Amino acid sequence: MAAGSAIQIPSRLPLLLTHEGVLLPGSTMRTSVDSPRNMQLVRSRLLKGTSLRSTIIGVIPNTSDPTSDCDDLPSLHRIGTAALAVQVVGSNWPKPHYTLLVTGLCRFQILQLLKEKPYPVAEVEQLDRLEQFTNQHKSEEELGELSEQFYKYAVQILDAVRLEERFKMTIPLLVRQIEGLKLLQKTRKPKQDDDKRVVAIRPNRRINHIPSTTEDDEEEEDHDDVVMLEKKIRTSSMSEQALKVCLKEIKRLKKMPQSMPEYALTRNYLELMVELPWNKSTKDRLEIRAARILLDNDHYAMEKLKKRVLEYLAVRQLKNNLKGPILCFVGPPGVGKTSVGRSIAKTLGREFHRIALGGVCDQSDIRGHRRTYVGSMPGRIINGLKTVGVNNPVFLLDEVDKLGKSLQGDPAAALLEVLDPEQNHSFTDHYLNVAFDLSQVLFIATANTTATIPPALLDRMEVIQVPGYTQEEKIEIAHRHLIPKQLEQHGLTPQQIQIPQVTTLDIITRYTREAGVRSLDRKLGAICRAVAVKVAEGQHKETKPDRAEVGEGEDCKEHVTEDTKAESISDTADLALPPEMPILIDFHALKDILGPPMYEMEVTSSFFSASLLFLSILTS
Ligand SMILES: Nc1ncnc2c1ncn2[C@@H]1O[C@H](COP(=O)(O)OP(=O)(O)OP(=O)(O)O)[C@@H](O)[C@H]1O
Repeated sequence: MAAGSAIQIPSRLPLLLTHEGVLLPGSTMRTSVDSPRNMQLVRSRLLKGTSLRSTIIGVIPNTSDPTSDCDDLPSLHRIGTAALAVQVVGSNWPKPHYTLLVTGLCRFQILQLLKEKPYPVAEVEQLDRLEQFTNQHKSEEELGELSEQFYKYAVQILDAVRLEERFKMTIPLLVRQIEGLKLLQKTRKPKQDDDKRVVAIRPNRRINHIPSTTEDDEEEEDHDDVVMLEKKIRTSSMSEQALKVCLKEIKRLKKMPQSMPEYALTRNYLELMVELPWNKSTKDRLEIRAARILLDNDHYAMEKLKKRVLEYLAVRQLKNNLKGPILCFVGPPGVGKTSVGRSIAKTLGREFHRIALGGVCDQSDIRGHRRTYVGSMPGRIINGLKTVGVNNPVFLLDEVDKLGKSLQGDPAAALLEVLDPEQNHSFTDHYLNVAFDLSQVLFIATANTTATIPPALLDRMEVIQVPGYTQEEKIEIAHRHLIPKQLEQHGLTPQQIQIPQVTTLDIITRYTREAGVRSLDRKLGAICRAVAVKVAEGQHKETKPDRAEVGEGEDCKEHVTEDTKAESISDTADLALPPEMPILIDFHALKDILGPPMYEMEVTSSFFSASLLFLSILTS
């Protein structure tokens, strides 16, 4: 192609030999200059020259081995590209070199090499019209860039001076490039971040019934879960404010990649919001007469407490929406405060939930953590509501006198809001960050003493003292409630064990020293366990009478009946016959099972030491 163009390149050009790539007209290339010949060219021509002409150089692909860059000039490629040096960047590390940014102008052909050193200069003939590459349209030459990695092909494109020839060269390369891209697309696994795209594609796949991979199945399941969750949110009866927050969160969740830690947090939050009993409650079935019977059946004595509880329940029956006082049962351990709370729930037909407050010293325990905290959770109140699944349970705040205080805030202060009927209809847990109505919850508190209950909290409650029991009351409680309960728990029947009242009195006076009946209950449990062993052993022997010869057996029976039953409890391993039923628990048996009396011994020993002291005073 004859030059014949308006813009002419200089007829003499310094030549830059490149082996990194092939510069084509219209394209730009960054090349590293480190050979002595090229370095010299850059220094004396580009860095020193001041005219525009001096920035035009000839770039020739160096087809010889780049590593053998010796003094001799390699055989030069016939065709090169005249280029404009746009930028030169120099560096001394790791060795002195330049980085040159060049833009190809047009092809040229070497006519004659004019000089070889310090850098080659040649007389050239322009082959392309310069305008061809300076207009804004993408020229077909740029297609050659696609084949940057194919040095050989690029040189061939450079050599193809005629347009038709050039097209022939580039089209197969283009086809190859497209095939490669297609293959890449096929083999590329869908990234998790592409969730949105997957969501967009999925409906089509369902329609077309294209089988999906396991990974896709999992994603689909998750997607379905989110859809289900959204449905649950929309159909739940949560407050308007909560619904607004949840819809906003689910919108965020849909956009979030599952790998994000926030995804799980948001999902947990939404699941909790759906699970909470916003509008679900049990129907109160309150009948004072039935309540009285139930309370009497469950608890012996406690007349004052039962009377106040019945009054409270009666007012509730008459006035449905009672913003009444919070009852606080105060008394020594084991006097039945918790169990009365449970009975109240039973009489009302409500769910019962106990919140142990002993040792709680962080207000987040009551009010939850903000969701920005790692491992944040809702507080005990919201957790309790989630557990019972209704919004009107009986919450027993156990041991309010043992609330602590710490740098993490005062949990008693958080309880103030919970217990105040004027405020608790819009209780805001930090985790939920929306108000939850607690006005339907019936709160009952228990404490061992009022001395350590914060005054502000105490002021919101009505204190009912539960005194300790007398010995007679304890005996009655044991025989009416504790023993039947223990027998049932140990699989025993009254036909198998007999505990007379004197024995109960012995347990109360000699083995326990308490206002309540918890220790007594434990001792009765120990007796039942020992008897259970005997009964089980006896059953075994009944089915297997191996060495029980009649004469010997009678001896043994005599031994069992004549001697104390205690022996029948403690030392029956060598007995051939089962113990006689019911097994009577008398004082000897008691000693065998529970050991020597604790408090009698204490009295005896102190009496003994006091007598010794008295004697020593007398003799001195
Ligand atoms: N008057 C009673 N009638 C029947 N059982 C009773 C009575 N008083 C206590 N009990 C029984 O004693 C056991 C202990 O009672 P409970 O746990 O309610 O005591 P508490 O006063 O709540 O103790 P704490 O202050 O240690 O929590 C329970 O099994 C309960 O049924």
